[in-house]
Amino acid sequence: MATLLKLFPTCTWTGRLAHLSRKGWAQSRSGRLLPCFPASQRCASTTSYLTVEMDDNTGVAVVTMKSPPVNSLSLDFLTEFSISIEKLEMDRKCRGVILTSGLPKVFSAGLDIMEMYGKGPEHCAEFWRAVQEMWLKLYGSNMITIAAVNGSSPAGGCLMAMACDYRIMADNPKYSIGLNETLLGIVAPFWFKDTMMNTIGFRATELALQLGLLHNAPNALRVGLVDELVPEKEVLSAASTAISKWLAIPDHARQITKSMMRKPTIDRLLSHRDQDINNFVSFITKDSIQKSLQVYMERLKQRKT
Ligand SMILES: CC/C=C\C/C=C\CCCC/C=C/C(=O)SCCNC(=O)CCNC(=O)[C@H](O)C(C)(C)COP(=O)(O)OP(=O)(O)OC[C@H]1O[C@@H](n2cnc3c(N)ncnc32)[C@H](O)[C@@H]1OP(=O)(O)O
Repeated sequence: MATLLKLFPTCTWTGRLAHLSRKGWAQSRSGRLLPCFPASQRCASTTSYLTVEMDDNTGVAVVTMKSPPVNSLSLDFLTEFSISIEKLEMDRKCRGVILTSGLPKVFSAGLDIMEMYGKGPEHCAEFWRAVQEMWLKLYGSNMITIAAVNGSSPAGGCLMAMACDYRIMADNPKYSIGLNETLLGIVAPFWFKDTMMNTIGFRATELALQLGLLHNAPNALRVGLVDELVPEKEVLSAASTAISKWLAIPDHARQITKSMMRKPTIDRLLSHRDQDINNFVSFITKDSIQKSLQVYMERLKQRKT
């Protein structure tokens, strides 16, 4: 068992682990003793904010976000997220990802406002690059990506869900999803806007962005922001059912098609990446914008009292 943990320090293997400590070892060509797992073995790795459970049998990884209280996207969270997606991308066994939340009522509260409030230009630039990276990794993924939206998902949380190939949301009218940036006195950048336009079309995006609309679950389905509503307890199982349909499509054909659809939007950010960071930094560090963020955060906290 100790050898097993040494070989896979970041992985906890579920299933018949004790059994493997005695049986189930195979010798490699170089003579090393390697564990030999049954076909249905699952591997779970946990980082500070994420749990990644890979099922070798299906080729599907479930990525569960767990950064209390609301899965806000801090610099550290985003960094971990991008690394985890990159690792799965490089894992030849992994063909699909289900992204979900391990917290009640919230998928993700979007960008961590405290990363944009009272911070200097260098920090803001580093933070924004991490936001771009998260979107580039997810929107440009070769894997099948399904968002199992089991709670509210404003702003950056909505961006994350939209970056996936398919969205299943809990049928709870209390949960909402949308790009509500204007309500904070800030502006959704062009690639947030493009992602939404690619998802729900020009007119619906124009309305949603200007009004900062947060759609409740039934409205989100009506405008096409999500693809399915299911009872809250069934979000994850519905995502598994949905992904099995996608897995039946040959990867190379699906991947080329996905790239054909998404590449122009991705290239637009890639060719303006530094300019986009500069725009963000000069916009977010303005006194008037900082004031808007402060007022918004105060209102958020006052809702409780
Ligand atoms: C020209 C243009 C050029 C360039 C572009 C420039 C810049 C702009 C681009 C910026 C794009 C921004 C994207 C974003 O994602 S901004 C974030 C938007 N998010 C929100 O508005 C969500 C706010 N939160 C909520 O609505 C609720 O918290 C939520 C998610 C519905 C959950 O509700 P509930 O369960 O009741 O939880 P609480 O509200 O009580 O929250 C608990 C706790 O968390 C704090 N919190 C909530 N959201 C955030 C957040 N996004 N960041 C940081 N902290 C957050 C909240 O204040 C509470 O804290 P407390 O200390 O009181 O416990």
